[in-house]
Amino acid sequence: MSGIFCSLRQLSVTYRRGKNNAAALDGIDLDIAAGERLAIIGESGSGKSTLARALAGLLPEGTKVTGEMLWPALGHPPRPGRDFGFVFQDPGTSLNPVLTIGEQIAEGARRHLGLGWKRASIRAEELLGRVRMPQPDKAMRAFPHQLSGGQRQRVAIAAAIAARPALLIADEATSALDVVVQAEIVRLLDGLVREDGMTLLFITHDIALASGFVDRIAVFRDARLVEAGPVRSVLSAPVSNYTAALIASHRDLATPPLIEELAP
Ligand SMILES: Nc1ncnc2c1ncn2[C@@H]1O[C@H](COP(=O)(O)OP(=O)(O)OP(=O)(O)O)[C@@H](O)[C@H]1O
Repeated sequence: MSGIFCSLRQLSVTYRRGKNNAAALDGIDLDIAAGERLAIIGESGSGKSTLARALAGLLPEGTKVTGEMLWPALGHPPRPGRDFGFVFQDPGTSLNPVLTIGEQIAEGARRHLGLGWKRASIRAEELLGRVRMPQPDKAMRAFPHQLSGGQRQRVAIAAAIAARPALLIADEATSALDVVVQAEIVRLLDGLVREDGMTLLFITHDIALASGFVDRIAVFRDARLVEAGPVRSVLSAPVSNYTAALIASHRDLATPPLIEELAP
């Protein structure tokens, strides 16, 4: 898939029960290229998750949406589970506690790819291998509570990509993990989207973490898009003071590419 995956034109979103009826997203113009890894950066409440929900068609009923969302590469809005996969901060919200790991990954492949249970199970075990789950055959029979946080996140990623979606949305997917596991999950996501040519929306408040691997960064503040551009240009010449402050505040947390950019 090449070209523009999604075009947002003056996209505004206002929740029915929002704060003083203020927009959660206000006049967003943004193009997302097919196959790119785009980080959505911003502090809490800036509208990052609202953007993800708007793209995924998962806004609550009664939410006011104006502007346009176009899907040139797909030709239609993405269908949940089929055209996009979601990975959240807490895999507890996406994993079913009473289903085995194998059952929940196979379910996506069965429902969206039309595979029978047997073939879906084989695919589930392959996917556990792809997300580098230790002992995939044993993990197939485990329940979510028997796994560590990092392993649960690997399972959530395997379930999210089970139907070979074109778009993967990772919403603070590494925020609850310790730094070592965080780095492993980022590396894993990076590898998977490269191998499958997926478009990745990596939502995070951590500009340093995202800068280590994405192609472009879009910075949000108070419902508005402050700036968007390739990682190198945003880091070396941010157009907004807000982004400059954000970069400076992460100086000591910076990953190597960011340190390289900030070096005098
Ligand atoms: N379902 C909802 N109903 C009403 N207001 C909402 C709803 N979801 C989010 N909001 C409000 O919309 C604004 C943007 O929220 P959003 O969750 O998109 O921000 P965010 O940048 O993802 O924050 P966080 O990093 O904390 O998840 C906030 O003011 C929030 O309180």
